[in-house]
Amino acid sequence: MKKGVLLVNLGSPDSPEPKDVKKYLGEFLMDGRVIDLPYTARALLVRGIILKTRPKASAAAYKKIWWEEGSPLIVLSERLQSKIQKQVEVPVALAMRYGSMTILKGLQELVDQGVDEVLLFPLYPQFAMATTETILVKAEELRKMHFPELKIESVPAFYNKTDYIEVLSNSISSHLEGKPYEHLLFSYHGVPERHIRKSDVTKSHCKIDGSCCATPSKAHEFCYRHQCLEVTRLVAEKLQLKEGSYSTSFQSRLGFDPWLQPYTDRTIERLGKEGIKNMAIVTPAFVSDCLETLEEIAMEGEEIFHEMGGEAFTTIPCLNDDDAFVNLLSNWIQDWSKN
Ligand SMILES: C=CC1=C(C)c2cc3[nH]c(cc4nc(cc5[nH]c(cc1n2)c(C)c5CCC(=O)O)C(CCC(=O)O)=C4C)c(C)c3C=C
Ligand SMILES: [Fe+2]
Ligand SMILES: [Fe+2]
Repeated sequence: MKKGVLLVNLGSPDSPEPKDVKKYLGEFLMDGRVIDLPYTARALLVRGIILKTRPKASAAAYKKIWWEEGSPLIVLSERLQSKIQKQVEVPVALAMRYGSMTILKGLQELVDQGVDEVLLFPLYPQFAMATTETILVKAEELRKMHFPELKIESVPAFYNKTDYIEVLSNSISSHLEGKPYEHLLFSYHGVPERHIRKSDVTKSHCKIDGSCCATPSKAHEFCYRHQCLEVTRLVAEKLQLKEGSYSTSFQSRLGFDPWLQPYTDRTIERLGKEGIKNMAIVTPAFVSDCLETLEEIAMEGEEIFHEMGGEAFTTIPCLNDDDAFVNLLSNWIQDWSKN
């Protein structure tokens, strides 16, 4: 059998113009694993409300971070793919769950090279219904419809792998070298609390009460909150961070449902109000820098901090195409391809 790899990230609009942003958000938010309402209610909310107002505001935000080569998330994912391809023998393709670089095109690219066994690699350290699960489901749908003979295996969430924690910790410490900080905030993309309960295979463990995620359970294989808290705990242990000098928060909430807390914007506000002058922020739910890190954190987050009296605000870049991260993913791919 000939093996190949499909890296999959979230995706971006084709351009930062409102019409492209609207098309992209329409596809993204109509995914029942992102907005998990019954179809009619989802369509009413997305098409009747969100898409009437949000594309203009989102387009303005995208314009602030857009690069000459395109969307940072796509460009950085392409750089990652091309560096990995130089290190491994099997073909490596790249796709996005939403937008023009579809999973169908990615699978086709591999099949055209004679691949009949694919390693599907969602570029997310933590499992979430709105990220990993929707990629797995989409790929399986496409396999059944277009490539029934293709074998697809997937890479599970890698949030607690020792070598990943080491690469992430080293990246954090190297970006903070010579930058004294009083507080390091680990900010993860949020999800509605309901998503955590839906992904709980035990149907009883996740109470989102602060302690369930620290109590061993088989629910944790699919518990986004547990996996985020574990990344913070493991990095803090590795870097020997002092209790109280770091914390976890969740960003990018949308709508009026309760999302995972504490919220990042309110946490930054609180830290500023409490007299913290130097803070750093790292965003380990994202492998590639994107709208949510470059605009919401590095621009808006910094502004909130300064308004509250804060002085130095250091945003640590995502792992992007860092050599250590490229080596890590290449090693995992090599191990799989040799088996
Ligand atoms: C109901 C909405 C959303 C859920 C649930 C959600 C989960 C989720 N998203 C990411 C990663 C990214 N999200 C990005 C942008 C983005 N996310 C939502 C909504 C939900 N995300 C929206 C509406 C947007 C678009 C921007 C905006 O209008 O604010 C991005 C950036 C994409 C880019 O082009 O740069 C990423 C990456 C994760 C990891 C996650 C759950 C864990
Ligand atoms: Fe998102
Ligand atoms: Fe949990």
